[in-house]
Amino acid sequence: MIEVQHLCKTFRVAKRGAGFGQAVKTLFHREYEEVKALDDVSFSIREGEMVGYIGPNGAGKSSTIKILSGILTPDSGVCRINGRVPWKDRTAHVKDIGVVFGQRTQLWWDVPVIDSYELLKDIYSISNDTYQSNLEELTSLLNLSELLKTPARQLSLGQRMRCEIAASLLHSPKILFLDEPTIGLDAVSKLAVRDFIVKCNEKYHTTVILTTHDMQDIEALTNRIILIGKGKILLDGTLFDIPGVGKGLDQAVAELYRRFRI
Ligand SMILES: Nc1ncnc2c1ncn2[C@@H]1O[C@H](COP(=O)(O)OP(=O)(O)OP(=O)(O)O)[C@@H](O)[C@H]1O
Repeated sequence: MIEVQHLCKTFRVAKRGAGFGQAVKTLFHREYEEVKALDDVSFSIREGEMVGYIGPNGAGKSSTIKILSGILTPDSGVCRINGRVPWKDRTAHVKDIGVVFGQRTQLWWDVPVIDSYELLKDIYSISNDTYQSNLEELTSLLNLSELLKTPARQLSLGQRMRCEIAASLLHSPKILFLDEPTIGLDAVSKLAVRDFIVKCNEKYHTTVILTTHDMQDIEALTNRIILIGKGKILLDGTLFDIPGVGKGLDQAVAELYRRFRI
């Protein structure tokens, strides 16, 4: 269902030295360097799989998720999701996917959450029946009833994340991309979000691709991990394929990063 072959993406960034002198210099002579975010990335994911996409800061996780969700175009390589090329067939593709970027919001900042949901209903052309039943289910499972009338900017991080997850699922997507969905959440909210994702997968067979630095998320949610480092896929297997996992996942993953020098 998700087929990725030989994806490459390089960003061109302006070089900058420190200090005022260097800032003036770059006004007249700008030098660039290339950052290889993705370097020949290939994998495939079957329907209903829950995959943890892990790697250290700057490894290329978000760049991959952006390409899979159609926000970013790769320099080369193939990506097909349900037979579509995400960045070419964006309108059809977005109806099949839900995306949560932990660090960004898809809710309109100044309006009550429920108004954002109504807007998403129109954007995704969700039928009244589907919208009502999804909204009721999400409100009850994620405990949103007190939050729906509040503007997004007045919500705490954990409250907002619960609302974001609901927003990404209103249109019953087949695939859910979660980029650090539990970042900054308290213990209760983390458990609620994890619980909910598992239920979604069990009930609707939703495919979940999760990027996180929280190894408890990985343990709770995924049965397969893909490790990326410096833009390259370094491991694709189960948690038990990580050497020393018996000592604890955090330590085993840290050792793995050191071993691969990433
Ligand atoms: N828009 C951009 N312009 C320039 N460089 C970028 C851009 N987006 C990403 N990069 C660079 O590409 C590399 C991969 O970034 P990416 O955001 O995919 O990493 P990540 O694995 O998600 O990291 P993190 O865990 O810190 O979120 C990094 O070196 C980053 O600086």
